[in-house]
Amino acid sequence: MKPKNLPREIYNPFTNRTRKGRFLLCKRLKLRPDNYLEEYCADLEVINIMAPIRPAEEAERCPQPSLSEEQEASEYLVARCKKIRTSDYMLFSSDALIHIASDSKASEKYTWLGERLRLTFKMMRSDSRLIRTMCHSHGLMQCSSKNPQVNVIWMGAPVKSVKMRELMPWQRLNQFPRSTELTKKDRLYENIERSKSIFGEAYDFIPEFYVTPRENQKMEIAFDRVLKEVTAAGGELCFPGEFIVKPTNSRQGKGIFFANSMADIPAEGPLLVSRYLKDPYLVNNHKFDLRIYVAVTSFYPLVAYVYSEGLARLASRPYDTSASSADSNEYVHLTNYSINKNSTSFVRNESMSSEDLGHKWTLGALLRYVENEGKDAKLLMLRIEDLIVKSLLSIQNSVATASRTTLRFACTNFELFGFDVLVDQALKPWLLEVNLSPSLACDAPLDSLLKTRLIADLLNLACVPLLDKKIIDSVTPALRKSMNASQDSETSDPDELELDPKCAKTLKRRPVGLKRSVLTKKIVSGNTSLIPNTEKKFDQILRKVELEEGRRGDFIRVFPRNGTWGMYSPVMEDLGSDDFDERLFAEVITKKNMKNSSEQIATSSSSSSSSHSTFSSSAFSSMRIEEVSDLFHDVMMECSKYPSLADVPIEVREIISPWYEEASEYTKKITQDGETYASKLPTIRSTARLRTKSCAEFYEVRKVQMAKKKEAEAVAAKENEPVVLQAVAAKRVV
Ligand SMILES: Nc1ncnc2c1ncn2[C@@H]1O[C@H](COP(=O)(O)OP(=O)(O)OP(=O)(O)O)[C@@H](O)[C@H]1O
Repeated sequence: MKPKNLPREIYNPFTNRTRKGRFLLCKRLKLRPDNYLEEYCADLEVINIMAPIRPAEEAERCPQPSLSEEQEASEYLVARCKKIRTSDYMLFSSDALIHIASDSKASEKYTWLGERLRLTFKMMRSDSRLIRTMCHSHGLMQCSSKNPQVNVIWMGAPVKSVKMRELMPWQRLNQFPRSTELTKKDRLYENIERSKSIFGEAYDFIPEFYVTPRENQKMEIAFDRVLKEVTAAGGELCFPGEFIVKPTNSRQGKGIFFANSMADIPAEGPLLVSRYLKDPYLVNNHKFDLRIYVAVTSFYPLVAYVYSEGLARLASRPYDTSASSADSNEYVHLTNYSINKNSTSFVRNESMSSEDLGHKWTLGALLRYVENEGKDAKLLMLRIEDLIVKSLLSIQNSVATASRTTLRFACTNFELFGFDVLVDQALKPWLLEVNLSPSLACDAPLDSLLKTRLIADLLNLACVPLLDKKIIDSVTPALRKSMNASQDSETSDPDELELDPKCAKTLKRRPVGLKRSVLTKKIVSGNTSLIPNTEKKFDQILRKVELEEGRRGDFIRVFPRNGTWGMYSPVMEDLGSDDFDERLFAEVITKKNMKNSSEQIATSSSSSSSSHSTFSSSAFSSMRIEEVSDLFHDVMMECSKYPSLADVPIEVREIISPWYEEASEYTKKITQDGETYASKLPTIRSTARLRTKSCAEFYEVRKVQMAKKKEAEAVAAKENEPVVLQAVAAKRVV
């Protein structure tokens, strides 16, 4: 029998160090955080954003618990109060998934904090097992989709802007308003085309395209032109077609076909008809496309990250543009996993020891293959980063405008995009499409490994505040009032802000250790507006960007970074006098550079050969920045002219060299020799599957419905069997 009062190991979730805590200590810990939360509330500006980030002098004022038998707990809390800024936000780790299936003791170090603070999540129009498993593994409770008071909202489809208006500062939603401008095929192409018409060839990374039926006339002319061009060159029209046709809002390769003339185009639309890129770069004679994961934590100013791990999806049959391959067209010319998995030649990558087995490879494996062929894979990745940044810039204005009216608070939104990129023979990347909620299915061991890390890093970037539900409940009514008031704002007097009776009651029975005066002063009197103004929002974004730097995991920040303002500002739209992008660059990059160089000077002041900074080279100063920018975009677009870094003019090479170095991250292996990895997602222990009552009921109903549906399908299949066989037999006879 298990002896009573058996010591239990408690882990500090932020250091991963085992804490030799006991039940007693655990209890203490449960009380102590209220001290911490008191501090939290003392910084009630927090309510305007997220968690507090304390200036140094304020940290000094943190309560210093006296040294006692719970010294460890105290030290831990003091450390948190003083300097561990990241600890004000939930830390997600893919390691948490290792224990969630069985060992409750081992998983506690990941779940206790989420459970203690009663953090919650909900999923709408998405049933991603990975998201659910990740959240449960960190002690988050799942709520029904109707519950408005959750910490993390995961949406699988576009969210209405009214819903976004209700977001609270501590909530996190995986979507920005109007991001469909990027994820709807026709809108994406039109936005990039618009940017191209303004800024020229810098935006030349999508194939020629037309949207039916509104551009039928233009398309007809294009079909004629292509035919003339091909016959004039003495060739034949490409097989399977000079154009590829896709429904504008379909996925997984559904409804795709090829066309050579207007007669091939059906009247009903809308369809995106784009030029078929018939010279793809081949891997072992197979066509492939790349799935690149991109996280955006702010659109204005733009803050974008590219994940260093991605996927390469190979077609299951060798590439062939002769008509003889007609019967297996889709397995030759389309690279979607959802299509090729049905091919008899498709080979699954079931092994963890190899990243380049079968028809799904890691991005790193693909790049290493390219390098082995003597090509510059890292420069290819810089070009991919460039097309990602430009795609995001092409919709920046739309998203920024929508955000101004839709989002009350800064930092509540983040988004993960799946960029599909095709690489041609000249190693030029072409953007095919951008996925709104890229598949998080874990069909192969590689998927599980890559995607669990991806989601953990993504949620870390989102910075989910560690705010106790008691606090949230206390402040929500006042905040809601303030939000409503702000609609007819300027005229209203914030001092008239009354505390909701429910809120007042909560404050009377205030959470342990929570000073009422603090709340009263800051919220009840309402002496400052609870809705941040634009300037305040900018400050909050700035602080979050700094914070993200320590939480980005395997994400590489591609915008802003050293040199981006100079290179991209000439191809960016003017979004008004705020100049957020420029200001963010100045704060995050220029200041850091100045600090670094002054440190360098200080350390190497005695040395005569001073190291030259990126910005002080003679080559750079001999050209105007606009000229360097033009040259940079030329380098990014003209792949045959600049096939490797050595071919890039020195002025541009100086700027992109640090990016190039960072691009080594993409070519790394994601597995380690001798390590074993889980081949699929764990089944969450039922005790760890925390759900609210209504959510549990919903899942019960769904379970019954699914069982019934399966049963009905089985019955129908049985009944139809003879009919199908008959039909097959009849077909054979014919
Ligand atoms: N212009 C093109 N030239 C060459 N091949 C193309 C082109 N457009 C698409 N393809 C091929 O067709 C496949 C499907 O295209 P696309 O990704 O746009 O469709 P989808 O149905 O949205 O796929 P998913 O949503 O699964 O990524 C691509 O993976 C690529 O192999």
